[in-house]
Amino acid sequence: MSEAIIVAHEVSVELGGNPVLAGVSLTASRGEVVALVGPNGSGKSTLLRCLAGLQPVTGGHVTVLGAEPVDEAAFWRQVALMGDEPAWYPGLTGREHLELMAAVHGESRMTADEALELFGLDGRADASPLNLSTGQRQRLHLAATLIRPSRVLLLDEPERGLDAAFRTRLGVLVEEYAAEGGTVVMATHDPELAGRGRRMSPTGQLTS
Ligand SMILES: Nc1ncnc2c1ncn2[C@@H]1O[C@H](COP(=O)(O)OP(=O)(O)OP(=O)(O)O)[C@@H](O)[C@H]1O
Repeated sequence: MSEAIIVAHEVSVELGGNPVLAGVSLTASRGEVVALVGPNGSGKSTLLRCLAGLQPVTGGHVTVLGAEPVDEAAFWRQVALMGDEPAWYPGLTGREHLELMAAVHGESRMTADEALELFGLDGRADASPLNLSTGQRQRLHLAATLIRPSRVLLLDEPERGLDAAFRTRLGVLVEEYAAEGGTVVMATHDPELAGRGRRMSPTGQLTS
C-alpha cells in the first residue's frame, strides 16, 4: 500500500452560513494524481483551499505530509499551489520570474531556460508577464509552479486559457510529476486532464 500523503476525513465547511462541503473524504498517495471534478460551485476550490491550509474546516480533519496544513513557510516549501493568477513583479520579465523561483527555492527541477522551452515561452522570455496573452501567462504561471521542487502539487483549473495541444502536454507533465514521486490534487473541468488521475467529486457524485 502506498504512503498516504494527503488525507481529508469527513471534511465539512460552511461559508456565509451555507454548507459548502459536507463530510468529504479524500486520500492521495505518493505518486498519485487525484482529479476533483464536478459542476461550478460544487466545492472543488474550497476543498483545495482546505488541503492548502487556507480554509479552516468546520468539521472533520485534514493532514498533508503527516501534519495539519498550515499557511507557513515550512509547509509551502513542500507544497506548490497554483490557483488564481499571481501578482507579477512589475519590471521583471517572464524569464526573470522563473529565475527568481529557481533561486529562492533552490534545487530547481529545471533551469529557467528549460522551463521556457518546455512551456513554449522561449520566444517571449524577455516580455513582461503583463504583455503576454492569457494562455501564455497561464503557461508562465505553470512554469513558475513546476520549476521549483515540491512533494505536493495542488492545481485549481490549471487548464484555464490553454489551447488543446498544451492541455494535452499539461496532462503529461502532471503524470511525470507523479511518476517522480509527487502527489497531485487538481480541480479541473477538462475531461482529458481529469482522465490522467483518479476522479472524485466533492459532492460524492460522479456523473460520467
Ligand atoms: N466567501 C464565500 N462566502 C460564501 N460562499 C462562498 C464563498 N466562496 C465560495 N462560496 C460558495 O461555495 C460554493 C463552492 O465554491 P467553490 O469555489 O469551492 O466551487 P468550485 O467547485 O470550485 O466551482 P467552479 O467550478 O465554479 O470553480 C459555491 O456555491 C460558492 O458560491
